[in-house]
Amino acid sequence: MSKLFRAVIMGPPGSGKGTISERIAHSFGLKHLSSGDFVRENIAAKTEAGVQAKTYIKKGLLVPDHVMTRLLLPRLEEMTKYSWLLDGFPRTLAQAKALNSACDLDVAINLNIPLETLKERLRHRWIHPPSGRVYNMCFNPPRVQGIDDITGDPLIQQEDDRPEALVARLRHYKDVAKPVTDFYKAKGILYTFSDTETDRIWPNISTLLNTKIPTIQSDARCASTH
Ligand SMILES: Nc1ncnc2c1ncn2[C@H]1C[C@H](O)[C@@H](COP(=O)(O)OP(=O)(O)OP(=O)(O)O)O1
Ligand SMILES: Nc1nc2c(ncn2[C@@H]2O[C@H](COP(=O)(O)OP(=O)(O)O)[C@@H](O)[C@H]2O)c(=O)[nH]1
Repeated sequence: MSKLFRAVIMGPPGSGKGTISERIAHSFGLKHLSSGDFVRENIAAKTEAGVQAKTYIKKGLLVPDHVMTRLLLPRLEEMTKYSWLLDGFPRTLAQAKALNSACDLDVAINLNIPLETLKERLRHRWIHPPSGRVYNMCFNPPRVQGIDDITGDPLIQQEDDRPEALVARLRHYKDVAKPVTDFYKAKGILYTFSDTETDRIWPNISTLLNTKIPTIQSDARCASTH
């Protein structure tokens, strides 16, 4: 059987998961699967899981594990031929266990970013909700202030990116993420990166993936010749 590369990226809100996932997808040709994008697609398509998910998101809550796994695992089954990087899932130990029974992960990337940095970044985060595109007024500003580069739609700031809401979100993140990072640590696949700048973290992630990905893909090439 051919061996593909499977990774997850974890970190608190604003830690750079989306930004780094895009770089990984671009540099290593992996598919970037974002749980937030899946949720938004399901809400737009009014699937059963999407309708359920919307009731929680409207209240500013995370989508419950059983809804989330029902929404996500079938999408992963469609990806069996591809190497992928999953961003935003798992967020809880129950999700990590569900994912573990569906596939074997090679790497779990964990972003560890100081609280002050997260607050500062999210203060400047603007998003285009229909596409999930994310901007930062300092780090990667749109071409025209307040306007999405591709569609020309107005950008918005999320309510829960406000500093007051953020502290509660981060506390909650820490509580639920610790068992997940412990789970991956015990499996020997956890790689933690700590810094205040994505541009300083990126070379280290790139080096790690360079050591992991070629080996796996050469296995896949051998397997496919037999
Ligand atoms: N793994 C998950 N478990 C539960 N709910 C989820 C999960 N992934 C996404 N959601 C739901 C709740 C989120 O508020 C919504 C949008 O997700 P996402 O785009 O990852 O944005 P976010 O604002 O929560 O994350 P971040 O600030 O870390 O980028 O979808
Ligand atoms: N100033 C600064 N902003 C960054 C850096 N890395 C990412 N960002 C911005 O910080 C915000 C959060 O990043 P994002 O990738 O959305 O993080 P996620 O919530 O973990 O997916 C976005 O507005 C990014 O453009 C960085 O190194 N410096």
